[in-house]
Amino acid sequence: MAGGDILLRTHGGLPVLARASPRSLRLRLTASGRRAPSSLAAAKVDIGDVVSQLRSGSARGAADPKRQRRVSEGRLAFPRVVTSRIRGAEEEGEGEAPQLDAEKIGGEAGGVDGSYLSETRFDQCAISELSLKGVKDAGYGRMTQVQEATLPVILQGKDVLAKAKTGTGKTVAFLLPAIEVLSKLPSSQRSQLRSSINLLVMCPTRELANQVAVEAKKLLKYHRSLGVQVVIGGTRITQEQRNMQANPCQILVATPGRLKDHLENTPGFSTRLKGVKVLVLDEADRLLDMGFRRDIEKIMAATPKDRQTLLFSATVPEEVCQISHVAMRKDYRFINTVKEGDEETHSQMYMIAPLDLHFSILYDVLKKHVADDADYKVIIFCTTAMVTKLVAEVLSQLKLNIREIHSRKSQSARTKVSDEFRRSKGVILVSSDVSARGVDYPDVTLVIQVGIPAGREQYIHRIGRTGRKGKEGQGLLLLAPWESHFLTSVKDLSVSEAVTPSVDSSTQTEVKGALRRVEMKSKESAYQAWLGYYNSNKTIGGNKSRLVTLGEEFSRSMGLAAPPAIPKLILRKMGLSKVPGFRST
Ligand SMILES: Nc1ncnc2c1ncn2[C@@H]1O[C@H](COP(=O)(O)OP(=O)(O)OP(=O)(O)O)[C@@H](O)[C@H]1O
Repeated sequence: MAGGDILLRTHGGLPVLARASPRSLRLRLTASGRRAPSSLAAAKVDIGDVVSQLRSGSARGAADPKRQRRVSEGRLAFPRVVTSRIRGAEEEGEGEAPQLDAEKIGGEAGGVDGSYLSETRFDQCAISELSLKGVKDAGYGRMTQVQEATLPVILQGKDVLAKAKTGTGKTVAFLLPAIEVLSKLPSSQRSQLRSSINLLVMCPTRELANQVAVEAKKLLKYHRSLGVQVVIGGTRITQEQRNMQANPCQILVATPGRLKDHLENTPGFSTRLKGVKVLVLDEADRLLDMGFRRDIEKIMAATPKDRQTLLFSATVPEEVCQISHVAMRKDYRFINTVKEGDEETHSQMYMIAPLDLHFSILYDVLKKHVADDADYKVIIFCTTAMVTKLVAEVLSQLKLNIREIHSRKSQSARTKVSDEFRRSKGVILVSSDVSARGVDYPDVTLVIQVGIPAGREQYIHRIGRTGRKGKEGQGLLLLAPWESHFLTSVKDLSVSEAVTPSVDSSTQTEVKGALRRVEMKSKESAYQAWLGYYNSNKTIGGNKSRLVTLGEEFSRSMGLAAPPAIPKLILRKMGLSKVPGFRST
């Protein structure tokens, strides 16, 4: 641990040791008596809280007595945790990372500690009056750290690869300077390029694309000559073609598949792309991973080579750094506002329990959370669309206020649920990974991930749906014992083990009843999807006979005595047709 850290060891929830340096404060709360995946199981605590505790000499650390009572009574599964932030950006290879000044924390606007904001106000920057007015109307006064760090570099015309924590304003960080670039295009060029696309933003999901367009509209409020359009899958392409023809906009926000469709099938579209001045890949690592890579390469090839390229994400794995050479000019800048060694996520817990208890545990945790926080707003991430549907149906049967979102829902249903969840409190959204990245739902109180996430990056993005803008949030990862190997990939993050609640028999009976009421069709689909997911997991899918046993375990968890039969074709597609133990139809 670094010399400037404060260490609060807890015993029965009470901090017993504190060490601090006035210049740099990083706080860790370690919970004694709990097994953790790393040698130092660390959960960050509200820096403002602890500073005042130390000043008053009371070391209240683990928060208010009412809350402690709830934890000890088992009514609250996790300690209250807030991530503190390091102020200032760190540019790779350039100087020392700016340190957090303890005197300046607390009481600032925005989050609990406000430290996701920088000291710099937008009106201190070289941006146009029109943009400034838009920024002001959007309610933004000071820049977030990533905005402060990237704005001048983007305005210089550099390509940028930026990494910043989830929920810290990356969208404005790329939109604002890009809009500035567009608004400064010489008028001769602008009229010449009237129908061309000058700013192209690519997003991995439809929800995110819509959200980026909404943010763009806010910033464009006074830029009367600039407009934004969205093209996403799941909507009628002909309608999009008509809209683009009737009112071609300079800014296009798109998902890769649909954009490629337009490139191949919409007359004049490829010519419009020749006008791209700025290309943004939001959630760049997701866009550049194998699923989207081909589409992205094709789209990039259709845009001019001398464009400015901006890649933004909360996670930038090594492979992305390598691929980014292809997308960007040689002198691109890597701007990283996540301090080296600092956790990339908000604090969180994990729970290991047998699969057949997962529904009961989930129900138990939710009941307690709902009772504890009248303004609860929960997202439950599941492994696949069909498992998501099943979990939503079971929890709805248990009379919880459930919404469901995944790729098998129509786009209009997805948009409706997404908009409703954004506005609401007192609701639980059961979701597949369509909500994992970028989607900005304010005030999410708890994120639960059930089953092994697709990878470390996906885990980080999912947990980033809570604790946004420096606010408070909780995270729980619920795994079966045979999934616990996943923890090694997140051992450097602040994940500590939560005590598995002992679920009482009445809860179990309620859950069994709910499972009985769910249609067989939903269970069959969930079983197939579950099998496909774990079959393609490197560690679990490698051993097929074990997969048979685990599949039996999963079907028992749905209340079935035996696993459902699977259509021959599907078994063949999964490469499981010769594996003894699977029944086919
Ligand atoms: N300067 C600012 N001051 C206050 N709020 C801001 C500022 N900039 C952006 N926001 C708000 O912060 C929230 C999070 O922003 P955004 O969704 O862009 O985060 P992000 O870093 O892209 O998150 P993710 O990694 O999950 O995609 C949004 O509600 C946005 O409106």
